[in-house]
Amino acid sequence: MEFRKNDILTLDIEDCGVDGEGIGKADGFTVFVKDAVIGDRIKAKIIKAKKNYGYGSLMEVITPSPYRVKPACSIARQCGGCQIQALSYEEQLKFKEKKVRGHLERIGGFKDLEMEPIMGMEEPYHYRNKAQFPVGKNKDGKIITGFYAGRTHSIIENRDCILGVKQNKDVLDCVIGHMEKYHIQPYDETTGKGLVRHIMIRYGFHTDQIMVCLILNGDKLPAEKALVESLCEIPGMTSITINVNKKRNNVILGNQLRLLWGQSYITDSIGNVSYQISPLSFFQVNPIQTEKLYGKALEYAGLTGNETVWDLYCGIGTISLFLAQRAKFVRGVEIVPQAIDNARENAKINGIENVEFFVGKAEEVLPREYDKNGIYADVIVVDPPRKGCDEALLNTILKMKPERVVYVSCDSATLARDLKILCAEEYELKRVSTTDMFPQSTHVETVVGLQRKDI
Ligand SMILES: C[S@@+](CC[C@H](N)C(=O)[O-])C[C@H]1O[C@@H](n2cnc3c(N)ncnc32)[C@H](O)[C@@H]1O
Repeated sequence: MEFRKNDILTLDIEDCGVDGEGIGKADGFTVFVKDAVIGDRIKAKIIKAKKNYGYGSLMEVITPSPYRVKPACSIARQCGGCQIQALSYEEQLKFKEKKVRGHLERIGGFKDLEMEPIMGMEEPYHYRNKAQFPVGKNKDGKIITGFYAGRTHSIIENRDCILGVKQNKDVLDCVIGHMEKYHIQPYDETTGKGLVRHIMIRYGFHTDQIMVCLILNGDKLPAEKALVESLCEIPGMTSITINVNKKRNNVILGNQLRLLWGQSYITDSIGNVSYQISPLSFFQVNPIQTEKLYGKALEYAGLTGNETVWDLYCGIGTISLFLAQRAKFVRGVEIVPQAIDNARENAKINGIENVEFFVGKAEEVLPREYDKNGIYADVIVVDPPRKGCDEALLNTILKMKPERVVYVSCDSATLARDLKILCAEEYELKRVSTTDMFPQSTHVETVVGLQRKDI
């Protein structure tokens, strides 16, 4: 039977898609429904129809699934930040394991995989140490901040997200209050006019230090001194900066930074290593789970103290410094120069001397150092962004033939694609573990350990 837009169907939700949407079938026609939970019987309206499948919007939950829970956040359905808050946490973890397994099997071609049990959180809220809040206006012209609704740029007002720290609200109240007082306009992406684009906040879980970075479509904020004074009343305020981004694009941060008050970084720690983190640097957002994740990376690296290691996509040297405590020498590569400044400083403040950091693209630095300078590796660790590793990098790894490769991934689809190349002949997939770094969302972090085959 053929279905059309606006048709209303009753569906039993039998599966869950990679973005957390419920999947049901009617006469062989597959329907993906956002906010429907596996086990629900629902009524859905078709919003887009193709020949054999379509997308529906959830109209009514006729019979709720035993896995359905009341979301802890009252705006969970509108807000794009969380996708699966209506699913019990236990089922969220099962969904994530299944997602990784599915990608490794379908894309990577790995069958009958043994995966270690997923590492979840005891308290899966208030875990984020960083948030970036867009600023805009509602239809009454009031300045608002919060999060974008799923797949749109319309802001759902929320200053008190349950995934973030409670200090976020104090900072947002302060900045929005300042904008109202001095009639400062939020940036409007349709006209390119207005000043304040985003408010970025970082919090050190172990140090209670707070960083505020205002992203502006301009160089200066009116009455900067007054804002600094009121922000400094928030306990823990450590760093206040302005980031300039005048480009009409969706990228949040520009390259230009100006310190308004305090230090240009905050400090936090993971395990026994302290890290300085600047506004432009990547730092894992869930510090509790990061310790578990890095523990796995270290375990899979199998270090005895004699190994030479490359840590590619090293950010501020977080994994490099973890590894350096058990390796002979570690070299890190990262594209963001400020992150490498942090990495070098981090090595210094931790008294770690057996490390060296390179600024550049991993796919360019690694072949250059190997071909020209003959620097080899016993172990290579990669932790790329979602798009995964560049093919040139994978080919260099195959040429260098390290004993072990540890791949830390935030996107199991690109992980599976890259593993297919690495494991075509030379490497064997030995260990796989998953960590829930982002409870209530569909994201999951994976660490795999590869061992070179004797061929
Ligand atoms: C997922 S983060 C991992 C950072 C670090 N390993 C950590 O755990 O904090 C990926 C990092 O890769 C960097 N990056 C992106 N493309 C890169 C490239 N082609 N070469 C080197 N680094 C890159 C990003 O700036 C970011 O710091």
